[in-house]
Amino acid sequence: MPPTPFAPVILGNEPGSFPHSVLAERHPAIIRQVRDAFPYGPGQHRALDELLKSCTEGTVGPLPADAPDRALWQRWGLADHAGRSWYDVPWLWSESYFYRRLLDAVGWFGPGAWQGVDPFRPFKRAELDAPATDEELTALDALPGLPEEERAHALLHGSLWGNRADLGFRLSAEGAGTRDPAPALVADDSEALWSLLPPGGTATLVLVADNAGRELVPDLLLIAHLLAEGRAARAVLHVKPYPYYVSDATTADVVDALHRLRAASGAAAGYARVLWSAMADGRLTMRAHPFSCAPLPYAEMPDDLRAEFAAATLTVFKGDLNYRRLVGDRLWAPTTPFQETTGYFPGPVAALRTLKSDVITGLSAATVAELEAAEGRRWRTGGTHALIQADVT
Ligand SMILES: O=P(O)(O)OC[C@@]1(O)O[C@H](CO)[C@@H](O)[C@@H]1O
Repeated sequence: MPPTPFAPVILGNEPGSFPHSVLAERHPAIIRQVRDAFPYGPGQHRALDELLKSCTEGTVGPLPADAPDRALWQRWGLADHAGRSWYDVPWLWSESYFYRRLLDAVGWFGPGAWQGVDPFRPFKRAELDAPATDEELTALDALPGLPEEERAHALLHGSLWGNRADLGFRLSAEGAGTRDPAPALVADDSEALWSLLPPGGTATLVLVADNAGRELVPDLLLIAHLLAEGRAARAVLHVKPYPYYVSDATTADVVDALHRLRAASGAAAGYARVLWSAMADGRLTMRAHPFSCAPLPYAEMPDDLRAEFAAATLTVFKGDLNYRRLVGDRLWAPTTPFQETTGYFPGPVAALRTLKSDVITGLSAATVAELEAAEGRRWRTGGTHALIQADVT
């Protein structure tokens, strides 16, 4: 494997930077929103107050002594980062630990009556139940008459642009939830992606999901199409083992999305039937691996996950956070080849992502110059540009 080129790991300690604003503004806003959404008791309010103080002004503290994943987090960096400011440790680490501590504060891990109550569920549900979701499902009725390649293209792009605005992102990005017309992709390796999924083949597709609701629905539609057309013989959907980054999909969110599709009419219900039966006969399975919520890049994945990705025909990573973890949460030169940063990955891999953070690789110098001339630095974080990148070597 060629040596990974050097680029600095992103921290959150530069005032005025995007990562700093996430720690200083987005996290307190998330605490406010969660607090408002549930009739929590005094213990939970106290714990949320403590988290707010700690994550904005304090230092990283330990996990409770009885936390089931304490040893795991110690290995994942807690042993090194405890006692340091949340702003001075890797930004990816700080964000992940924030969500882990938020779940502690509301009693997710139990024991007690609040065990397993997802603090983000009301927001995810509202999105799934929104009229915009109905409109998107009704639009599917235009697909059945089209040639397979056009349907595949439409569903791939539906899944890509479904990532445009996650719920956490909408708290701080003005207008990011709106559906403006999609601009051209800043990188497009979709031909390489399709070359691994020919119709009538034997491919195993792994899709590492990102957000629930209006991103997960088009992800499921894409999977349904690939299975129905034989572009994939088997699909594995990786979701999060616990609520994370506000809208990230868990098993419960997949079940909600499948119910939503099943209750729809027209073409949407047909896709639901494909998915339902593929789950029943094992062609579509779900995984909720602990590493999916790890505060680390995928270069540090455990052996069992590495073996799973190695066995897949193609692994597709959805979304911004998964992209950061796939290529490493570093300030790469934007022209660093994508394939150089994913060289460690044990099999063919692709990313479908809208750009919502500073990390970017694999662009041509001309594209970077054009984006910078038009938008300064905003193109990196505004959620208005997207890419399809693949390393199929
Ligand atoms: O992974 P997703 O849902 O596409 O985006 C996650 C995100 O909202 O969270 C991070 C900041 O907290 C950024 O990487 C990104 O904007």
